[in-house]
Amino acid sequence: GGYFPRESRSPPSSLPPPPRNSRLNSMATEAQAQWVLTATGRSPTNIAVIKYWGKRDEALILPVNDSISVTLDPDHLSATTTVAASPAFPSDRMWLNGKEIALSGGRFQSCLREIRKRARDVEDEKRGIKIKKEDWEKLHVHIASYNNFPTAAGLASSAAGFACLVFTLGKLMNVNEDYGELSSIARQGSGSACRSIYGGFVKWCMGKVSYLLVKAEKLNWLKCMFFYSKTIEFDSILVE
Ligand SMILES: Nc1ncnc2c1ncn2[C@@H]1O[C@H](COP(=O)(O)OP(=O)(O)OP(=O)(O)O)[C@@H](O)[C@H]1O
Ligand SMILES: C[C@@](O)(CCOP(=O)(O)OP(=O)(O)O)CC(=O)O
Repeated sequence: GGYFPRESRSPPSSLPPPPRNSRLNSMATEAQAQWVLTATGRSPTNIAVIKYWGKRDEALILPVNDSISVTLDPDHLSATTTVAASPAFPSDRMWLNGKEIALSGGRFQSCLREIRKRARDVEDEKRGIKIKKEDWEKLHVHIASYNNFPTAAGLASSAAGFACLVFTLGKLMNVNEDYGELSSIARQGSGSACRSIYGGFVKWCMGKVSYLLVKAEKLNWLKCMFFYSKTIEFDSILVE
């Protein structure tokens, strides 16, 4: 469906020169050190109709209440992120809307760490690229992301941005986790990001995993209102 994050792998447009003393000797010969592997993804933002207010765990970003959001059309509000890995990159770096930003914050570091942990072997026979699972710990990434709407202006760019970052890094590193797991990682970037991994109407449960309740295109607004009231009833029955 059009609401889900999209991805593609593409060849690099230009190759940076290899470093003189690559620390990745075990992994790459001089010829191999020329390569850049990239993946691109796009994720929509989401707006809460029942909001998430407050955290019971600040580091893991676990909320004090359930929330429900509607996923917006990615043509109107989305983040598009390209991630690239190369033995030529000496450190992880990121550019947001064309301007370099620091990746040193705990939220970015959590997402990078959790995705790297789950990385798997990647092989591109045609280009002679072979990355072993354990190589991903040493291999650095460059990330470039653009939002097609104002950043940090109350429209949940962090939701689209972290969902897109986690999803796209996962594609690059051949991560084979389900959406629930990716959502839990995106949540550590920004709480509301866990809902942007899905499409349609999404309920983020207080627990660790959020999940898709129902896809928007299957509903009309009248039915949606009915659906919300049923959801709330159902939850309060569960709470009792
Ligand atoms: N495309 C992106 N990729 C990665 N991170 C992003 C992206 N866009 C925004 N961010 C991160 O989210 C931060 C902005 O989040 P912030 O919560 O301040 O604003 P918002 O999410 O746009 O608005 P609000 O939370 O009020 O709805 C940025 O400083 C950056 O760290
Ligand atoms: C108020 C909200 O609209 C957004 C605030 O959540 P964020 O996800 O931006 O906050 P952090 O988890 O601290 O990154 C509530 C919602 O449910 O979207």
